[in-house]
Amino acid sequence: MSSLSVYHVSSPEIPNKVLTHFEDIASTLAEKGVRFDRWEAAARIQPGASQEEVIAAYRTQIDKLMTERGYVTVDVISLNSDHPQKAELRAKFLDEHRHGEDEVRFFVAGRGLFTLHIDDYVYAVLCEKNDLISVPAGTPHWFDMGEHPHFVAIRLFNNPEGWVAKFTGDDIASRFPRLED
Ligand SMILES: CSCCC(=O)/C(O)=C/O
Ligand SMILES: [Fe+2]
Ligand code: NI
Repeated sequence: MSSLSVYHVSSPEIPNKVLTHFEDIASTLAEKGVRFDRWEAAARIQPGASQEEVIAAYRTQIDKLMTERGYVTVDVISLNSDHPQKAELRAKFLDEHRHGEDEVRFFVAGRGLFTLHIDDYVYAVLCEKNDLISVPAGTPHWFDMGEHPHFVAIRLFNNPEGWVAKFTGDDIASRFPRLED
């Protein structure tokens, strides 16, 4: 079940609130400029499926997002716990970073934990299959796929280079909960 846990930066052990209803999650995040939507991910895709397979299965939804929002690049992260580089891939996203563009991710299988640092609050968004999240450009955040990754996410970018991140150097991510698996 998707969820949103909201913490004060000073209390990583105890969330101020935990929301599990889609409308509550979406409206709380919308107040901070974060889009949280639910799109049906009807094609059965297994974590580990190839980028080509995933893009072909979700061509309609990808085209809709690209046309509506002007995204120019798409790629896929598709991982299961057999992946030989899973520890390196997990580590890549675990530290707080920003992007110069919105972070748009459509989960078509499995789950992952996005954590956003907005002013004095931390928003941990557990995204699952069918969730579409768009984090505004410049928002400090990190992502945990867990020790045993199991997810497929379609990523859309509005620059031709794809994934470009600037790490903040803040160790805040190490104090907040990781994805339990
Ligand atoms: C869920 S997609 C992989 C993570 C990623 O692209 C990113 O930028 C995390 O912050
Ligand atoms: Fe990111
Ligand atoms: Ni699964």
